[in-house]
Amino acid sequence: MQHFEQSVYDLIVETSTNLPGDVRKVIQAAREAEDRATRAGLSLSTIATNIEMAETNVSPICQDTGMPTFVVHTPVGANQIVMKQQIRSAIARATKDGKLRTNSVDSLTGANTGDNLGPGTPVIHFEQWEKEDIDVRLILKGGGCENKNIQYSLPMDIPGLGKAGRDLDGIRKCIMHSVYQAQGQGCSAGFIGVGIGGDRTTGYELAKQQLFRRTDDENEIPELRQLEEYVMENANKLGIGTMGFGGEVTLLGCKVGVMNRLPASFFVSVAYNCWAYRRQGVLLNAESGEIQSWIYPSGSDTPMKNGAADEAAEAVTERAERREVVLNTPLSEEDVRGLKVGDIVIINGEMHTGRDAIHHHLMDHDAPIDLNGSVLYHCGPVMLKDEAGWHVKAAGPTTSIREEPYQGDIIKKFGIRAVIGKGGMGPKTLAALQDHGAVYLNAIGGAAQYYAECFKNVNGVDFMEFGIPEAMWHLKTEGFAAVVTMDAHGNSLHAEVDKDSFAKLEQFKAPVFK
Ligand SMILES: O=C(O)C[C@H](O)C(=O)O
Ligand code: SF4
Repeated sequence: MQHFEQSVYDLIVETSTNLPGDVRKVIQAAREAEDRATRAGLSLSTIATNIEMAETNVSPICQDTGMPTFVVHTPVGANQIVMKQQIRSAIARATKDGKLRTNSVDSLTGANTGDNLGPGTPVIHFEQWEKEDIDVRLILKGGGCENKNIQYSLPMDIPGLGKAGRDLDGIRKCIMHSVYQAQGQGCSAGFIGVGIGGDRTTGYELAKQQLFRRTDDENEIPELRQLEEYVMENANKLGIGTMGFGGEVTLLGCKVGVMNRLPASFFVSVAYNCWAYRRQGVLLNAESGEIQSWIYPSGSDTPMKNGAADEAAEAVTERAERREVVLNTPLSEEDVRGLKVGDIVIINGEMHTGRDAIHHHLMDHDAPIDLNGSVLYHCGPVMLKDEAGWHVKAAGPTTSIREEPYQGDIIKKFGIRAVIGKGGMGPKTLAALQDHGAVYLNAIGGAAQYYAECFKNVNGVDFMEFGIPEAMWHLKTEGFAAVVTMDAHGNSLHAEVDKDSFAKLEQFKAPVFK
């Protein structure tokens, strides 16, 4: 087992940086289905570019490298204690090398362990099997999409869909609703794993296990295959689209599994995975620990770009279809009041990151720097330090809605003029944008390599005591593009898409499976 640790390290790097071929194919198909000139189409192009960049840079596809979850099958007699130790060291090494973000945080104190090791992290499930090899699979599922997981307890009344009973049709309603409730916040277009039955814990486990299936496999249970096909056909009619911008493609995959339940319980558990669907696996020689084969198709065999002609065509449509406004920080009130939903804004100058810990802190403390006219980026980057200083390795947006309780007050208190994030914010923030004169810009969730390139220098950092993802990084920025989705005139694209998709959801009320 001399090579076991190295093999696990290679698996981690591959999973974090190279989206598998079966996932890429589905994203390619979504690009074909979506009109390229729309916001959703352009977002899918950015996503495709980002996937390629991550592979080339051998850097994380998304800055949130998620909860590392391993499922390991071993022959009888293999030493699982040693394997666990070696998986843990491989995780720590991949973190040190910037392939994983420091993502393990003490739930009570907020302290980041710095190496992705801690109570409950990483997650490792062992199973014995009768085969001779070791099968190690890994999924890196980020926090934003994890927050959109949902569990239903049947029978119940489902908003928009009415009564859902303990039958296939009730399950259908749960699944349709689960896609609706995620909106763009889990970085749609997404994949769902569904677990029918079990208890609350095993139901979610079953749902997550479905995400280890290949995107192109077929369910062996005929009713479930039918259900999967129904969902794939109809969830896309909700019109939520990539990033919740509205569009043809909302769901990229649906896999349903079933297990027994207790007579009193009937859970339908849904694990929502963003487009950055990072899972891979290796088959190892049980003697040496060397990799014999990879389990899912390699991303490198499925390039995302269609070539130069395609890019040129895209550039032309982009220019024709959208209003582009270049702004230099600090922004004035006039700058932002002139913007409206749909505009593309290109930011140059300094911007500052700030997410959960900072919003909480700023409510009753001063800011370490003058934030008047500033651009605040909801982002927890992957950073690496060398002799020359800090470098941004991956830096896409995080889900903004978590800051809803604070954002409006913070905008007013510090004179912030633009907030960048993803998934949109609620009525309180919208009112503050209007009162104060500020905008909300939606960046493409998960496009962490694409945005990292816009940061030309790390000018400084505050609140390092909150850990790397939660610190406030001051970044020299060039050409950061994002869409205005909430403006200073009371308009919110997110509220609109939510309303429209709810109306569409209501059309799925009538029974389908008898
Ligand atoms: O933690 C992050 O950087 C992003 C998170 O996965 C999210 O989707 O909000
Ligand atoms: S930012 Fe988006 S793509 Fe990245 S882990 Fe979160 S949900 Fe997934």
